[in-house]
Amino acid sequence: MKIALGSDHAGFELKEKIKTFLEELGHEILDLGCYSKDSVDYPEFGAKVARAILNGEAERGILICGTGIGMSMVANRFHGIRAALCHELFTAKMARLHNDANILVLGGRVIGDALAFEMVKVFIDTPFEGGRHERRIKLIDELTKE
Ligand SMILES: O=C(CO)[C@H](O)[C@H](O)[C@H](O)COP(=O)(O)O
Repeated sequence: MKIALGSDHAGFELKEKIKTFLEELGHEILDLGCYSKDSVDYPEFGAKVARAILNGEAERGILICGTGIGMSMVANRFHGIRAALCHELFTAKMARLHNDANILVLGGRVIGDALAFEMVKVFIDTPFEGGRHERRIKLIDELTKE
């Protein structure tokens, strides 16, 4: 699967580890930055990953900042993006099963590496259940049209 990654400085180290983890699983990575621990502004990277999903450059995205809150706010402003901020496995799985989330958001200052890897794997491997959830996802787009 082609997966876009983005982080700010607070998520940089975890992004690098997730990149290696996903590459070892055979996924293709589009790393949209940032590329060092130097302080940057998270909205720029959240927007880059959201746009990459919407224009078909990647199938899924992973965004990481300190808490994950700022990245979720940015990504979910983009129509068609369903970004899920997750801190544990159940939510990461349900974000795919029920919400067809296309971006997983993590807090690099909140969770440890092992949990992050588990959540990433569940997020990538879990399919969307469809059915009644399809109708609800369509409603999100319909009700938030400009
Ligand atoms: O979620 C965030 C922004 O809402 C992030 O946690 C940022 O990474 C954080 O705000 C960065 O803080 P810093 O003091 O500039 O490192």
